[in-house]
Amino acid sequence: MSVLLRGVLIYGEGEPTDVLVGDGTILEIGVDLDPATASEVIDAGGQILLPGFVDLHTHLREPGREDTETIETGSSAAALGGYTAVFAMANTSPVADSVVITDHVWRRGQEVGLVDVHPVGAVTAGLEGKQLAEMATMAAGVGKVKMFSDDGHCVYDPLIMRRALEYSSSLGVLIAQHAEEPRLTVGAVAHEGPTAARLGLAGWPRAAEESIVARDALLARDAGARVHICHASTAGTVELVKWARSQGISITAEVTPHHLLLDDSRLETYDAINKVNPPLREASDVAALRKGLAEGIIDCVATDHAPHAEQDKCCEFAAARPGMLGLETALSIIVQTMVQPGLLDWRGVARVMSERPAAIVGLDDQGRPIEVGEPANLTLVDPSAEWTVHGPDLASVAHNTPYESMTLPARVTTTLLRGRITAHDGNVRLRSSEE
Ligand SMILES: NC(=O)N[C@@H](CC(=O)O)C(=O)O
Ligand SMILES: [Zn+2]
Repeated sequence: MSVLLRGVLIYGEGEPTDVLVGDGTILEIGVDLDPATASEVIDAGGQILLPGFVDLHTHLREPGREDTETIETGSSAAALGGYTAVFAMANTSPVADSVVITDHVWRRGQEVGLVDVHPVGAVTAGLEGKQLAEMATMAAGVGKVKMFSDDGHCVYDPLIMRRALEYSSSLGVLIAQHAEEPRLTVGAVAHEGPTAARLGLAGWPRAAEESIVARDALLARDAGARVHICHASTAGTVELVKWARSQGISITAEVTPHHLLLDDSRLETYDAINKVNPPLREASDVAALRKGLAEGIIDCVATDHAPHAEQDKCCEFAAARPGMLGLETALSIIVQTMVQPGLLDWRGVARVMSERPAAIVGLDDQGRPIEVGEPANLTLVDPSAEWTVHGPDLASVAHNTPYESMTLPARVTTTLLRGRITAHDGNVRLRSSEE
């Protein structure tokens, strides 16, 4: 099986070129390559070829909440969104705090075959924050866990966090922190500020995030370890990451598409579709996050794709679960918030969606340069497309998108995983349907 991509703009630069992929790799790059050599030809005139996207923060809900997402439906959403690797968070039921679960997630992802589903292992048993999970066993399993996180919860005990960081450096794995000081967010449902005060919603202060970011930077420094900050949401977090780096501390950070586009003015309607952790902040935070991402202080984009059942989102704001879908809309939101305002070019998109996340977690077959001999993990984007989001049209089981009925720019048209087309023109191609 070989595929010829015709007339693409590699990284959106230069002249239209043909790219031939086969045997999992990029075989040839040149003008007017012979279509007879390929088993499938894709006419992609004017489309932009990027390395396949890597998502460090996805919730796939299997095992336990298959009524909201499965590894298969989440993999479909990922492939349609241009992703070739995703990291599935550990807050499943049962929790992914043992090698039985992490190996299952990896194996099931490979069986589906649309995207590499890397299991994230829990830092603490049951996400309870009390006792370290068996990190070494999970790291040595078939699923080779590369990242550990209690995401959904903060590893708030500084002694446990310190030990986790110490173990992580000897195991060569990454700890990703959901930075939220729980004593400051008791009962909180929205960003603490004038909007929440006016609407009578209990506030989640910026300091709840920032105090943990600062603390963990210092713990990482002392442990000689790396720490990764999940879903940065405040201007202060950007400043703290910048400061920590200036001190030589190994700290990296991600930002979600929703924190780059939406602010707490969305809460006026009390629609719980906008409820998320950390909460949508103020316009000044949105501006600082965009700038931080453009300057490389924030390393990468991660979706925090968080499917929830309708009954958990269509209820009173305080009772609703936090989280929103993100995999299929991420690229379009990045184009709208970063490319169109001139904050990133397409090389920059490759950096924040693919190269940096792959490097942060140490994936050596993803985020690679688009060159002959490299693995063919690739994404084609139509920059002139426009599309209107409809929750039920998305591949996820749940439909909780905050972008319902919005018209977004640019669209992923084709995704290739090791040279095999996994998504094309809005349809996924399951491996099982080819055999
Ligand atoms: N982001 C969210 O609001 N929710 C996530 C958990 C998380 O990422 O913190 C979820 O699992 O639903
Ligand atoms: Zn989180």
